[in-house]
Amino acid sequence: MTLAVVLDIEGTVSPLSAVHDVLFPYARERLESWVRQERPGTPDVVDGVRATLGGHAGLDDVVRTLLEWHDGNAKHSPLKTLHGLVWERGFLDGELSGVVYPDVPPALAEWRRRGTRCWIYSSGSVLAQRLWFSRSDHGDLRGYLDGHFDTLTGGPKRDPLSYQRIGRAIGTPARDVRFLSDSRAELDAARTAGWETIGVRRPGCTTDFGTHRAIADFTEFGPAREVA
Ligand SMILES: CSCCC(=O)C(=O)COP(=O)(O)O
Ligand SMILES: [Mg+2]
Repeated sequence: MTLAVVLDIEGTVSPLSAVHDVLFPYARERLESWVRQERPGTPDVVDGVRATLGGHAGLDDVVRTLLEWHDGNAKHSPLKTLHGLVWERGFLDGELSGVVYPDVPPALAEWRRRGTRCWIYSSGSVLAQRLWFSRSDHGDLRGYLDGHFDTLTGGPKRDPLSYQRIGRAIGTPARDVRFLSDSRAELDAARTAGWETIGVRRPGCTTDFGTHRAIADFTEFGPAREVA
């Protein structure tokens, strides 16, 4: 039997602060000028926001909406797409880098060694995820990953249908998928889809995981014991 592991990023693989205190301010500072200058990729983002606002909203309304979404930590796909586009420059210039907890790379390596497949499912765009893992503080980790899902390719993270969709895409029966996240709502949705769920309680995490099993870090999710 080949098990599959699906990992959330923020609060699970990586500290919340690395996203909220570094990536988000970087994007906030550049978001408006990026859209107004019609930098690459922005027409699709603007169309995506207009689809929400209804038809012919002006650019001022689009920018204001994106800033409101950003400030409210909304997970809407057009905003997350724009984040990825803005961050790309920072990663390529070496201003930004991915941050992962130190227990993560050894776990990824062990799963890879055993043939356990591993996917990432984050609200961050697939582009942002690839940048994050390719330029991490533990080196290029992409070789340990089988692929990525975001809210465009997977769907909203609190919707059980998203987990069913991802399960079909990775070709793994629900009972064989292990999902690790710091979010109770995400774990509930994954469980509804039949996945086995594991809450990850990193330092500062106050989530009530309810009946979901909880671990402090990936050393407690022993690949040797649980992911054959
Ligand atoms: C490094 S990818 C960007 C992270 C991000 O934008 C985000 O919203 C994190 O969401 P997650 O689903 O990983 O909690
Ligand atoms: Mg999270």
